[in-house]
Amino acid sequence: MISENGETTPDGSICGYDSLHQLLSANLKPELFQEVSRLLLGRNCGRSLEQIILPDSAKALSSKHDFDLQAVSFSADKEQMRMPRVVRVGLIQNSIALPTTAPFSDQKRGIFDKLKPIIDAAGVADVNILCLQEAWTMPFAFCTRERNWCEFAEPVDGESTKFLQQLAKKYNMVIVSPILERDIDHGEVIWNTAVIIGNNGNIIGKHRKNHIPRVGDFNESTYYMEGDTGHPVFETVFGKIAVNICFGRHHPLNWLAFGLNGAEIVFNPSATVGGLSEPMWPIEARNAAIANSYFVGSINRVGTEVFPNPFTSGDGKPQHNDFGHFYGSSHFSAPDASCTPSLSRYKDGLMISDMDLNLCRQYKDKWGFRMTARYEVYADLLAKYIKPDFKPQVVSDQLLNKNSS
Ligand SMILES: NC(=O)NCCC(=O)O
Repeated sequence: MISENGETTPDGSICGYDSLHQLLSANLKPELFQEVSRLLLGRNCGRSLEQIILPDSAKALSSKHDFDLQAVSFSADKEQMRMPRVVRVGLIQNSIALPTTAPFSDQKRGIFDKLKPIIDAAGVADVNILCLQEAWTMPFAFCTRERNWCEFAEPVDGESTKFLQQLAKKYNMVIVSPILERDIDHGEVIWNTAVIIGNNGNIIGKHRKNHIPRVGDFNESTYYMEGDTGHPVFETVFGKIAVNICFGRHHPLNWLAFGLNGAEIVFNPSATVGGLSEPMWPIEARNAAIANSYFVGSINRVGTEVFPNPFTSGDGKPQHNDFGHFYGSSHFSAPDASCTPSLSRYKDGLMISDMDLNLCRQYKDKWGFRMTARYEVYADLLAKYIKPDFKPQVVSDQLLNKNSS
């Protein structure tokens, strides 16, 4: 992993560190680390993150099954007129369980078996809302453009939902399950969908990914279409949640729309690789949390998935059999600009956080981003922009033309 000449390793990092937090804390003097944390991680701005004491049973599962387990709580001010609304939220990141050459049903079952103890750990730790990673039931095979991977698609009430429904009921936990969906009632069309399973094991609803990448090996448009479900917010017993699936995190209007519909927590289940997006990863979610006064839970898968047949990226470079390293680094961001440390770049993991949802309104009241947003100005601009006769509002220096003539 460590490159001797300091060049980037295949996983996109230059020194094989486990997380940004660990890299900084291991290499900076404590007082410098504190200051860097304040600026980069939003710590100590009058608030700090507290470690959550987890039950031994959760820790035992993490040791036995070798997954990263972290738990920190965000704080909020006490209010006079409202009781705190603290919810415990979990994020799971994982690698695939078997080689991509194994029979598909074995691959899927292997992932179920691998996730079960991690979900159990969330359950015994009293997590209220849990979100899994994008297309968690399968390898991220969209790079290949091969049709056979469509076999992993299943209906909203299919095998993976049934598996999670029992666990949701057992642990009184809302589970967000992002899968490749096959819409049986509409000609078996395929979507990239998050199924929202209620704490009673019921299906509350679904959301289909709005924005589809066309970058690098992310050839997802070969498999499914842009979502048709808008920006739903799901009102659960624990709070109002929404799901901005992966590539949607690059689109501020997508984040905004979930906020306008009243989301208090927006999950961003993802699959992305170090060589492409890692510098963007810690910024985009945190910015969305600040701009929209809600919490964000970011999840990315881990590991390198090698496929049987080589494919190209259409960039003249040699064909290859893998996407690159999925760098994990799942974490939470809060409206007050703070964020948790990230899970490992290499290991499966469960990140748990307690968050008082009152912080959302407290930050709306403090910064007034909704009040100052001037939505009507932007509604007007966008309405004009989508018309064929739109002309950009550019005022040119009159001397520009004179100088060039
Ligand atoms: N799964 C997915 O949308 N990935 C796109 C790459 C990225 O957004 O970093």
